Amino acid sequence: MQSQLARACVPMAASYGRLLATDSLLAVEAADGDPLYLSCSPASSDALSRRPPPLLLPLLAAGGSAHSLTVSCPERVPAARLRAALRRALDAEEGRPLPLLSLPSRERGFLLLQPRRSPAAQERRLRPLLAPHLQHLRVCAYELGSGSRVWQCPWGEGRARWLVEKAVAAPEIHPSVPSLKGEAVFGCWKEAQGVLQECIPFIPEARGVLELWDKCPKYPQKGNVPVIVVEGLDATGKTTLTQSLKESLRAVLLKSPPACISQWRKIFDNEPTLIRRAFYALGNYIVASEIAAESTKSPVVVDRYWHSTAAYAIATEISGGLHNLPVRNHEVYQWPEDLLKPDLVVLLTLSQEERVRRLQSRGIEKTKEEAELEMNVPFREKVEELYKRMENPRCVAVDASPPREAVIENVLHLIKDHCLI
Ligand SMILES: Nc1ncnc2c1ncn2[C@@H]1O[C@H](COP(=O)(O)OP(=O)(O)OP(=O)(O)O)[C@@H](O)[C@H]1O
Ligand SMILES: Nc1ccn([C@@H]2O[C@H](COP(=O)(O)O)[C@@H](O)[C@H]2O)c(=O)n1
Repeated sequence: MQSQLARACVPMAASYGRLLATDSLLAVEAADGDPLYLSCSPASSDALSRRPPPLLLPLLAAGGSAHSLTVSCPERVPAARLRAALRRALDAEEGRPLPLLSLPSRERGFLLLQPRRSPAAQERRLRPLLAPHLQHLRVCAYELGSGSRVWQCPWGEGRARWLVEKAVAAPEIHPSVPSLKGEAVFGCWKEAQGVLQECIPFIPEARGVLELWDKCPKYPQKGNVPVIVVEGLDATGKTTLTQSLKESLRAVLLKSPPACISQWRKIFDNEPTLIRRAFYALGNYIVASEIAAESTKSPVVVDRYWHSTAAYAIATEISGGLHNLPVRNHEVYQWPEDLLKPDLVVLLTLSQEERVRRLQSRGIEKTKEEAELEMNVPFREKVEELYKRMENPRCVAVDASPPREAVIENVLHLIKDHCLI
């Protein structure tokens, strides 16, 4: 008889065709590379494992323990916050909590590997930690059976167990791609507003952002003067360029996120992706209303806007290298239809060596994301590539390595060409 989980797999046929036969698939972010895929299927106790699971088998064979925890809370904001709280609690434990996505349920959580504690000792340690949340968690222990088979044993399900193996094949698309839209990249203001409304009971500052947003016109149009956005990684020269453009064009200089919500930025930066990205997304819509108001009077220059919000969100959510990114022309690269469009988006590009030189000479303390950009090469490559994949409007790349005056001159030429001035 076909199991319930196998039936639930059917809608995923398009993306996970070859894996339909398995009952669940765990995508584990084991390192900075591609996810590791483990399949869990019902099997009789004499079943042979043909594909022993990497990571789990060596750990269990050496006397360590492994547990997976996935959050099954139906409400997305409490679910995201519970995952973040678990991550903090598990980070404080010995061992490594590896981010985990379970398919087809799409529940997220962690695989906790503990090399120095036996399964029983680890369970004694985890029980009190997890007890308050058990109604929203699915916790599984991994046990080593005879013949080097690894079994997934869900807590609270008696003797039920699932044979864990290395998956036959990786899904054709990265497992996080289907949830980007609506969880990390928002296609309209209503989506971002919806997330922040759900945050009010937990994050009082969300109300402040929403009250400011309530006062903004909802579909503002730009005036007849040029609106120029400047994008680029940290220290590529955005501040330098936008200040000069302000003077040369006698423009108003705006910034996303806008000053009126910047006081809450730190709070939202410490929240999980769903909430953090909704904050920046709604910030763009607030900036749009500022652009509309200012562009009736003078040109407007904007330091970061939607391209930054989308590029960083996608790069953070999609692990591994460039090949894991959504394909070109994917819907996550499309400018939201209800967001005021600029006339020109300039992307400042710079070699990594020169960017580091500029970061060092500036001497400001690095943010967590700046440090990530420096250390994590695939992350940086993804952000750079994502800027280039954004569409409608696309970014126009400008080499930021020449001296300041030359960069400004080049951008002024571009503005003349694009904005008919
Ligand atoms: N064309 C240039 N040549 C040499 N140095 C430059 C040039 N443009 C900017 N710089 C210097 O590089 C450093 C970073 O520039 P800037 O602060 O403008 O970058 P940024 O993109 O706004 O950074 P962030 O996003 O982190 O705020 C500064 O010290 C600035 O003076
Ligand atoms: N429109 C924006 C602007 C910023 N972000 C996020 O903030 C980080 C960089 O901000 P800076 O003040 O250092 O320029 C950037 O890495 C994004 O995570 C955003 O999402 N959208």
